[in-house]
Amino acid sequence: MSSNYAAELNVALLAVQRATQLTKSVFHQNAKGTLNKSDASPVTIGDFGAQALIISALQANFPNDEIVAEEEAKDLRENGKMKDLVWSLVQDAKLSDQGAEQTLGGTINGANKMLDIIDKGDSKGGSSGRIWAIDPIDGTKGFLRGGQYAVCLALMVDGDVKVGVLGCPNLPVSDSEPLREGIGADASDEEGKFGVLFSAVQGQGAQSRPLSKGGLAEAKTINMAPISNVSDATFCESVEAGHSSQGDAANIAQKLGITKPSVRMDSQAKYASIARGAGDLYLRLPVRKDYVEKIWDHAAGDLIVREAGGQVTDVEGQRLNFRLGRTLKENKGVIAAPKDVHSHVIQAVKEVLSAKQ
Ligand SMILES: Nc1ncnc2c1ncn2[C@@H]1O[C@H](COP(=O)(O)O)[C@@H](OP(=O)(O)O)[C@H]1O
Ligand SMILES: [Mg+2]
Ligand SMILES: [Mg+2]
Ligand SMILES: [Mg+2]
Repeated sequence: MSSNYAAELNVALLAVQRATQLTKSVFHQNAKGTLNKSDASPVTIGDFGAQALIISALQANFPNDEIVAEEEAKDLRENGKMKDLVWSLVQDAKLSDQGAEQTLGGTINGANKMLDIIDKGDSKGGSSGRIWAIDPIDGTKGFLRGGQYAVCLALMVDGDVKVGVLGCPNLPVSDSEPLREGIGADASDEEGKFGVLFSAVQGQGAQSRPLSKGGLAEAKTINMAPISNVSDATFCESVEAGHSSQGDAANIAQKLGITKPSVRMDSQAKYASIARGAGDLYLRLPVRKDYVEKIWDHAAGDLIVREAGGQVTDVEGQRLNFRLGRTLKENKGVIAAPKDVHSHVIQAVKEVLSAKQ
């Protein structure tokens, strides 16, 4: 297999594009089939459908690769009505470009086969071989609110992220649009102005292209914005106060001399936004000591930001370690910033967090 990952990138882009179109169609339905998982977080028919579509595309192209995906089919096996809803979504989700559909490997052979496909995302992960990480909808709470969300896919080889793709249906197509809150699904109906696919391959830079309903649109290179003084930075953080400490972020910003208010958005759209220069910093500060971050919440964004000229670490300044299984058990929080100011930001993070103890 070639080492420039061209085939992997092409399949990943098309698979994410198709799955993102599926999630958009769910958003426009009244019933999103929301269930609460055992950790009290939501999952919808859009999450299940997107996961089924992405895994089936990966299996058609790379049958020997392992897959770590967020969702499992258990709830659908126990709920025939939801299973049927997801199955009809999956059957309807087709890109209008025949070549693209051919690349993605044809239709799934029935609803029960679809459940088995969803459950193929149960790899334990680890430090060897080819492993894909899938978050079929990252920011499910944002998705339900009509805010930002992202369909996320990354390929790790021997624990290193090689390919990352993010489908962000509610971000503006223009890389120079200023970062602001409250751009969401209402805006995304303005034809052609919203919906972006972001991607990166290790050593090859990062790109953005408009999300399409058919084949892939033309891509542009993206870069983080040059920043001479960190006090001029715009930083982004979670909408959900339970996911990231907004109080700690405000104290860190103050220490850095930042006066602009934070931009709150759900999902890995934060990584994508800073990678394209629409914002500068992404701060994710642990709320609970016992929470462990999941690899599918970070793998694609980590590569896209680093390939756009950024650095991504935890709050201690350690790189995110994707080799340890399904979680980032050796990391706490995430700090992403342009390379030349990252250590300065980490210094402020350490001062604020150590003052709390
Ligand atoms: N206590 C917690 N701390 C940090 N992240 C959490 C969390 N509880 C859930 N999450 C994760 O936060 C993700 C959303 O991130 P953000 O706040 O940046 O939008 C969720 O992804 P899903 O929506 O895919 O479940 C979930 O995995
Ligand atoms: Mg979830
Ligand atoms: Mg997620
Ligand atoms: Mg998710």
